[in-house]
Amino acid sequence: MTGDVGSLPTGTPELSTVDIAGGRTAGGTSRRVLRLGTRESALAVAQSRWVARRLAALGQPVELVLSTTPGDLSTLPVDQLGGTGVFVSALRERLLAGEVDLVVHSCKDLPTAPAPGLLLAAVPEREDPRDVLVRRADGPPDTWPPAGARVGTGSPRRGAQLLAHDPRLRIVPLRGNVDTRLRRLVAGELDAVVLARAGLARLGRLAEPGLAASPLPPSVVLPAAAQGALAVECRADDHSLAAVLGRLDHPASRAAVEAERSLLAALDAGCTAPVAAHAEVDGDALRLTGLVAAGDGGLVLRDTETGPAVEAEAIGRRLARALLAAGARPLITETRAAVDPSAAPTGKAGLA
Ligand SMILES: NCc1[nH]cc(CCC(=O)O)c1CC(=O)O
Repeated sequence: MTGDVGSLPTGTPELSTVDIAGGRTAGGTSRRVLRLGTRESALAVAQSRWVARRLAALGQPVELVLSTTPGDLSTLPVDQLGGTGVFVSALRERLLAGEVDLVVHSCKDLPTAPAPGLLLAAVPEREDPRDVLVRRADGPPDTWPPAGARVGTGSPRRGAQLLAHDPRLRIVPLRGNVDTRLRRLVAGELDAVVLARAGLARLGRLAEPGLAASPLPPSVVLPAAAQGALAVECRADDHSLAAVLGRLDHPASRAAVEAERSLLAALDAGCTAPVAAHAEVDGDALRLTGLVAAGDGGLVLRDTETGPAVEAEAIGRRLARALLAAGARPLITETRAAVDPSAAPTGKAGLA
């Protein structure tokens, strides 16, 4: 069998397997072929293949097992889909049931609550965590969008920070996969969309003809906690696999992600709250910046804590205390109530 996951037939059954590099079982290695469970979205498959290739390079054969999750079947706003983790829970169930051996998540989509029976076996080296502002290449790409520009994003974090930086922008609610979002830009319905740079990079769409992507500096739009990082999970009792997967772990990326997620957990903020976190690790030192905003960008609380990277989680908790002391709590809860999923995409600070 050849192993091009990109050439999958459409309408695949709920579970199907595809060999990828190293997936040879006869006459090859005696190791078991690992089954890597993945959602069917282009981004999920690209991320999973990236991990699979790295394992194959270590001599560990892997096959991808495609799984449909509820989050992929719906275009409802994400906060109506059953809360944080809708994208990960179906895969985790397959993992716990032994149907697959490992799963790869976008780390920023992982709920902060611990997953009983599962182990975060690796956080591979993180991609650039910044957001990018994507526009059609026929416009002026390196200038800030003009007053009234329609900027598509379904993320309160992005919407609030963009409005805080420039209240003249019109934030238009936008959901769907990367392809859907870019199509609405190309169709002229929007003047710009905000996406994670890492997602575009993994899809090979950063330098797409007709589109221009400019990174948003963290001073303008601070990224989501764990953005740009992957999380490789296995069952907690699968010790031999944990040891193999551990070879993909990148300690500095893991420390950064731990600090950012610890902040999120201590703030008790779900994925729809306008909360951002960005850690930088320099040798043994970690510097964590966190931000909580009002949905309309009218108020932004931002603070930074530093400390030894080995104390990543404590740094996150300390920063949460500082932000809560500065008044973060009402911003987190009020915005949760104020996000109106039925709001028509007609601008007027759609996320406020
Ligand atoms: N919320 C969806 C999501 N989850 C992970 C990524 C890709 C980037 C990443 O792994 O951080 C994206 C798309 C986006 O935010 O543009």
